[in-house]
Amino acid sequence: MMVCTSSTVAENGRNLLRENQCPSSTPPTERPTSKSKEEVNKIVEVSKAAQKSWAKTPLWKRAELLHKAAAILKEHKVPIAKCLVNEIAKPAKDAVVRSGDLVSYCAEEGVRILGEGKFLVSDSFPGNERTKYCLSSKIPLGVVLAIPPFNYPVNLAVSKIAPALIAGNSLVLKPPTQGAVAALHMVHCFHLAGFPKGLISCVTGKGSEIGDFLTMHPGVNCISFTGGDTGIAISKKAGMIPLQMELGGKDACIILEDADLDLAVISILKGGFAYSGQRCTAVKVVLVMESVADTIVEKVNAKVAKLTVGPPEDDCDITPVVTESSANFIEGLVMDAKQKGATLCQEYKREGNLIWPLLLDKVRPDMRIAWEEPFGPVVPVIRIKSVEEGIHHCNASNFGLQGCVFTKDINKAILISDAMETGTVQINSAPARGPDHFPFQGVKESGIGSQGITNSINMMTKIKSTVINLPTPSYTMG
Ligand SMILES: NC(=O)C1=CN([C@@H]2O[C@H](COP(=O)(O)OP(=O)(O)OC[C@H]3O[C@@H](n4cnc5c(N)ncnc54)[C@H](OP(=O)(O)O)[C@@H]3O)[C@@H](O)[C@H]2O)C=CC1
Ligand SMILES: O=C(O)[C@H](O)COP(=O)(O)O
Repeated sequence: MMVCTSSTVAENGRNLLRENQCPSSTPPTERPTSKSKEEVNKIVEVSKAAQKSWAKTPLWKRAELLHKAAAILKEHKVPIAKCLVNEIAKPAKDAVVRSGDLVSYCAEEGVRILGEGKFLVSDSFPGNERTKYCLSSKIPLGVVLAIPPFNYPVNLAVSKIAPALIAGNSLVLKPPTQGAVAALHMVHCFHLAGFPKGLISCVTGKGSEIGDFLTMHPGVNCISFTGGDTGIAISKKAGMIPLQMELGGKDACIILEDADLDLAVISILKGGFAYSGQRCTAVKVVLVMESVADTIVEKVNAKVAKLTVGPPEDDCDITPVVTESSANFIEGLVMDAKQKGATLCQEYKREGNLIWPLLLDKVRPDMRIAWEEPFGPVVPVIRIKSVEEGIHHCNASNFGLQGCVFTKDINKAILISDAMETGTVQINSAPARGPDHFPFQGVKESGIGSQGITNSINMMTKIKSTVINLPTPSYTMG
């Protein structure tokens, strides 16, 4: 485990800039060592103390520091992107600039949201005269624990860090093991901006080793987590603190007969294969009306053939998936579908963790890939006879993150959107989280709470009221 407070991470950050070396990763163990526990305890203690003075820092000043951090982050986009290439095989074209913009937007939104409170008077409730004035405002929660996943170790970290800080909280980041170097570099940018010592800490180490100790730590006042099923287990163990959980998805793409088929094809390609399908919002099942299915499959195949496959350094479209076990899992889904009669539109090809893009046609509900999330460059197509069949498949999933529908009939689109049990439905576009100020949420096993900049700021605060009691009723006369 490596623990970074303001000063130690700055040192590591400098090393990263100078030598571009990875900190050595921890060998996997089942339980945290007593030294790890001690280090976490110390970090939480320091974080608690730092939060007390940060909460007294003027809001404009918090915003100013965030703007500064955003600018520094953008200045460091090249070395951070290099870390992403090396650690998680993310093509360099997927930039860090988005994260800088997120931090700046958060600073501005925070000033607006937190600069206002509420004033209530008692005589609006039956039986009361105007003898009570209630002043309520949003105050920080304390120490926020942020746990992002490997696929967006920077953007899904800043989407938690920036709202926590603007709201007056301190932050402990547990980055994904793969992606930790990029995350450390990003945290270093915050420290360069001049945030006070101890306010932002980074605890690296395997989730399986230190995760429970961190998430059940009595000093943690809020958890914002993005990842897989682990989030369900954390929700059960965490206790009575606010939780923001963004978990897996099986985003369905419903294509009607009257759809703009070329638009649908481009969206399947981008939605299904960008970053080799390793996005929570990837198109994970296509539900297409039988009458247009041949055209869709043919057009997608033509585009899949043009995708470049290889190392991220060459900016290829399809790059190796994150781990061997992930590649094995994807292969298991493909083989199950093949054995049960699905049509493999391309030859199945794999070299190590590199899996060639694959469209699986004529997938049926008895195949695992109809329901499970591959998190790889493999897209199943289910041919449907009615829109109701498509909606039924979408709603029968344990997940409910996003979905999309392609049709030129806006009335039908709205009815389908209303019927789909997902946090968001995109009409005539692939699922997507961004722009990052849009509300982003999952239902069922896809999560609890809602993200997006505004919602995250609100979630990382609590309401405090002060009631002024007057001896006699007083009505404001102007
Ligand atoms: N809904 C959404 O917004 C998104 C959802 N996802 C989902 O995330 C999954 C892929 O990401 P992946 O990183 O593999 O997900 P994981 O759930 O495996 O890991 C997510 C994070 O949790 C940490 N972790 C692991 N075990 C524990 C534990 N016991 N306690 C606390 N933290 C722990 C991991 O650390 P370590 O790396 O050390 O194991 C990592 O930082 C997919 O299911 C995907 O759909 C991804 C992006 C967005
Ligand atoms: O979690 C994810 O997979 C990403 O946040 C997706 O973001 P995007 O849909 O805006 O690319």
